[in-house]
Amino acid sequence: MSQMNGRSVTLLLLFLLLLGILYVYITQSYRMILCSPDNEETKDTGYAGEAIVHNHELQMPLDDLQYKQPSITQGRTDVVTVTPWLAPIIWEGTFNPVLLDSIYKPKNISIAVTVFAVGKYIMFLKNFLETAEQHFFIGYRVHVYVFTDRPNEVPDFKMAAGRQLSVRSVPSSNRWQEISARRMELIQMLIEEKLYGNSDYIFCLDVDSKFHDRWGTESLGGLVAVIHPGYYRDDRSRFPYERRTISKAYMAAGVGDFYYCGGAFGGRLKDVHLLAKTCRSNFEADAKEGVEAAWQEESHLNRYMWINKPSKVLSPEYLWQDFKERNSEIHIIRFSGVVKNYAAIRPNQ
Ligand SMILES: CC(=O)N[C@H]1[C@@H](OP(=O)(O)OP(=O)(O)OC[C@H]2O[C@@H](n3ccc(=O)[nH]c3=O)[C@H](O)[C@@H]2O)O[C@H](CO)[C@H](O)[C@@H]1O
Ligand SMILES: [Mn+2]
Repeated sequence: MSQMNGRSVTLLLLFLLLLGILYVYITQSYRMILCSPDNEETKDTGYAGEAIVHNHELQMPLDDLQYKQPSITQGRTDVVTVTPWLAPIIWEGTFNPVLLDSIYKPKNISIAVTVFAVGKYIMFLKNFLETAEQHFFIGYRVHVYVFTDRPNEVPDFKMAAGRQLSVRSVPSSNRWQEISARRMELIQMLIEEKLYGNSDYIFCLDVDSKFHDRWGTESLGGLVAVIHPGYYRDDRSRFPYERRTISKAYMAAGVGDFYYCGGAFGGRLKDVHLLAKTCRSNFEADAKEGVEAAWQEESHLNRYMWINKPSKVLSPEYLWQDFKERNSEIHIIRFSGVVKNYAAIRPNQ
């Protein structure tokens, strides 16, 4: 009898041991599934329109953040604030900068800027850089890349903490059209060689312009386009799209959404990389056929943005023109092209 009891106890102990091993095995593999990157819940792609998920350890205490109550029944009614493909259109009064900065500040994002100052356009650089220091992504990490054939003439410039400037030498050209259009190739190369791994977003801006007011986190998105100030009240048949079928920038009559600027665009690195690469290769394919689109890279950008809809659209507040009278829907001018004497500054006409 006692022999029988002894055997049952041993069997029972063995059984419990097996159960224990099974328990440890199951809990460990469950934990591994939770930790695998595909299930990571705090992943943030930063795209406009996607949910913003916080890592609670990093988050600023929202309890202390004071901001105006959002409303879905009151707001701007004089302008359209969303495209038909549901991308936000950014106008003054549609966003809360305090709220937005409380979301982006803890993420420690970094923004690259490209600006070309080739030939006499170097004269615009000082004003561009000085005003960027006052209005462009203040309080964030900003790296400005200046492309020029006159590196010695880049103004000596003291930037705020967290902001830097790099100068890259580029060849000159005796055609302004080529200087303007070659930007796409150089932007593509900069992203590949320098920016991947170092920056989160990029904006590519015309140098003959200056900042007047805030340009900040409200402008961030996957693919960001700016509405051209010259045509936004016009019927699309009047847009200066490339109309010749022989060009890769061709836009048929009766198609198109908006007319976007070549002088300002941006977004996430990979989106802007694809845009720059595509526009460059289409521009080069045209050149092989002896064709140059009506507005060079701006025409190619417009075709690209028609096929690949931007995920965020910036109103003409983000690139006004100084010679234009301000329209009533423009409550703030954030960035504008200065008046210039084309004949005096361009290498050709
Ligand atoms: C406000 C806006 O959307 N402007 C666009 C428009 O005319 P813009 O009259 O604004 O063109 P632009 O003369 O400013 O040239 C575009 C940019 O290329 C650079 N540059 C040009 C010539 C030169 O000799 N040196 C030099 O550095 C410079 O950064 C300049 O800002 O159409 C151009 C088409 O080609 C570009 O798409 C511009 O971005
Ligand atoms: Mn310009």
